[in-house]
Amino acid sequence: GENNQTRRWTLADFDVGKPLGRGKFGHVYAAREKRSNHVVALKVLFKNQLQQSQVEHQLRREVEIQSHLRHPNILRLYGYFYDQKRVYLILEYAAKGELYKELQRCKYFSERRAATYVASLARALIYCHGKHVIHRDIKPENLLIGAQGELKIADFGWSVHTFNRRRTMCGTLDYLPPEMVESVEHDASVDIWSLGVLCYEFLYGVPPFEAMEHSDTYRRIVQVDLKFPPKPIISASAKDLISQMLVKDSFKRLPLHKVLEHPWIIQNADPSG
Ligand SMILES: Nc1ncnc2c1ncn2[C@@H]1O[C@H](COP(=O)(O)OP(=O)(O)OP(=O)(O)O)[C@@H](O)[C@H]1O
Ligand SMILES: O=C(O)c1cc(-c2cccc(F)c2)nc2ccccc12
Ligand SMILES: [Mg+2]
Repeated sequence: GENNQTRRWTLADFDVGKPLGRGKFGHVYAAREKRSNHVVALKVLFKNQLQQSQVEHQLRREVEIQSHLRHPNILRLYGYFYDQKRVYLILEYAAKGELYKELQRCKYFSERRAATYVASLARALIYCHGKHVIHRDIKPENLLIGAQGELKIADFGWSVHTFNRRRTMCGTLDYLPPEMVESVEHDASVDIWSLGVLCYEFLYGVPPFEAMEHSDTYRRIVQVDLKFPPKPIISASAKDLISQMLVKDSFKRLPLHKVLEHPWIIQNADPSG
């Protein structure tokens, strides 16, 4: 069929179904594209809210990036269109919803499940870095689960160039590496740090530098105050991998391809991802 990118979509192309969730700028609905019967997620963003928050240009750039990424662990953006009041993004439908809800339900994941997710994320990030795309915003809220249980990075926070985006708003600091909270220049190795934070949270159910106050989280991050609780009991191999990713000097963090070769990943990750 014709290339999805070039065709001009309209709302009439879809049967809109149940709401899947609420985002900051609008709702996301399940929808079926009429000609292909293909189920998608239709993300509806209100123009006036985008303008008020001055994110219109960021959204355009991120849509441009996202529509060119093709990887099994990155949520596809098939296209977009807009009318008088709204912008609509046509997204791959992630049938099993949000990873963070699954993590809350299970409290924490088994080492096999955690390693499988970490390996999928490492492969997706290697793919992105190969295209000079840095994510900068890897956290459970931005991870969705596909119909076969596979992980999908689902966030428009991509950036081609490194830039310091302060998390002054309510956004959590938990996943930010030292160079970002200290707002110095940062590069692809920020994603290695975030992957280390995620690996810890998959295994323990809480992020490593969590604290009551922002100022305490900030201090724990810049000091790399990494402690492993006695429970749940986690293998030394898992702790070794986490300790090699949560390193203050960004140049000394374990490169993503080495993450995939780490014994804990080799012994625990499901190869199918
Ligand atoms: N492709 C999808 N498939 C299934 N559910 C989705 C999909 N996209 C979003 N959702 C659901 O809708 C909710 C809101 O979507 P999303 O998080 O993308 O909005 P947002 O928070 O405004 O965007 P962002 O996180 O980029 O700021 C998600 O938490 C999720 O439950
Ligand atoms: O009226 C517009 O031309 C418009 C277009 C887009 C837009 C165009 C392509 C991709 C994308 F993600 C967004 N975003 C907007 C946000 C606020 C107000 C107006 C607009
Ligand atoms: Mg969201």
